Amino acid sequence: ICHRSAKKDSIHFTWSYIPPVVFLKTHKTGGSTVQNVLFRMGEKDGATFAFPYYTYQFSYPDKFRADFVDELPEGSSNFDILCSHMRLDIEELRPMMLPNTIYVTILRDPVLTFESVFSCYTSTVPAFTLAKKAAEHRSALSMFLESPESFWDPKEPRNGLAKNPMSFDLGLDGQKWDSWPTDLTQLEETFQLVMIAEHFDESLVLLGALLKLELEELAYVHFNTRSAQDLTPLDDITKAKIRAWNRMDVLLYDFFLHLFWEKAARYGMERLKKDVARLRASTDRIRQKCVSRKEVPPGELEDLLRPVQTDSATILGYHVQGNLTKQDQGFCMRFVLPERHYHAHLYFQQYGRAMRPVEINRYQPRG
Ligand SMILES: Nc1ncnc2c1ncn2[C@@H]1O[C@H](COP(=O)(O)OS(=O)(=O)O)[C@@H](OP(=O)(O)O)[C@H]1O
Repeated sequence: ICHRSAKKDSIHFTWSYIPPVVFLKTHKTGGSTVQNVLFRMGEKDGATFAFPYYTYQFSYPDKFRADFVDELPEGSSNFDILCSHMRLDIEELRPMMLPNTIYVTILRDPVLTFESVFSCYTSTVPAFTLAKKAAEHRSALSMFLESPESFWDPKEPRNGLAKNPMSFDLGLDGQKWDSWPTDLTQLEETFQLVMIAEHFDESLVLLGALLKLELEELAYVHFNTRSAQDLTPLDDITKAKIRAWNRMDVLLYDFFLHLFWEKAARYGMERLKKDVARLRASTDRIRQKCVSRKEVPPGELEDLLRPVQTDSATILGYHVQGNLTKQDQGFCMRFVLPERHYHAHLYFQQYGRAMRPVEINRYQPRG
């Protein structure tokens, strides 16, 4: 894996041979963990980020539009990295980026994704909220899955995540099957890499090869983990109901899982295995250096390191080791810095002003 060169710090090197990157951050799939790697990479390289005009996501759940993106900062000729939440519209997105841009996204087992989406957005997705009200003291998830159609109004824009959330984020219409094969082909042609959360380390190695990252740059901690009491254990019947309700996500995932192993085979399975082992060793080393405690509840975290909480789930964070050199402390803080805070930091660095607050009358799921 060859090294990226600095962009703005050096007049001798440009990173023109390294293509820009779009990471389509789907909900509750491990995307914040990938985003943190990209934030660190971009900050180090002096990359220009395509940030949302308002807040930290592109007017979600509206379909992406070019005018959702903030202006190019002075002195930049193009955006290098775009990795904030959006609902994809590739025709609108493509002209924002250079033609050689690498497109990457991540998918997760649809059953786990849906359980996490339900748990985190019970009070922001109306279909889930209705089910919770109806459930009273029973499990809101099983109430919902008994008759999802009775809680789900497809015309309500905030219900986008209530059915096939990954397909929704990728811009598909979960109701329309007539364009399905074409949609799938278009996604396959768009994304050079679709990472798979269940094979996260293998996915990261492939990402590193695409973006020419060093193994150390790929080290990570899990972001947005929920506390154990918020995880709903799922029996086989519940899993089957989730799969039936999210049929498009199931097919999407199966298709890209298959493609993922084809890509892995092209990389070389033995080589991949070796690189994953090296990645794990270096990640362990860096975690040991940086993290003194993991799975820290929000009440025990300083403001800067506290992830945004949702109304229905507790999101855990990290304590950073004490006694670090100044340089290591800077690295380690970024290594565990929650999405919203890192976003705000980079936005300020890029524009010299604070991120704009939420657009009035917008519906945005939190977290
Ligand atoms: N590396 C890695 N591998 C596998 N799974 C991971 C990883 N990192 C984070 N996670 C799990 O992903 C869930 C959070 O996803 P996101 O970061 O995309 O959430 S968000 O939409 O940005 O709020 C959240 O899942 P749940 O705990 O089930 O909610 C995280 O635990």
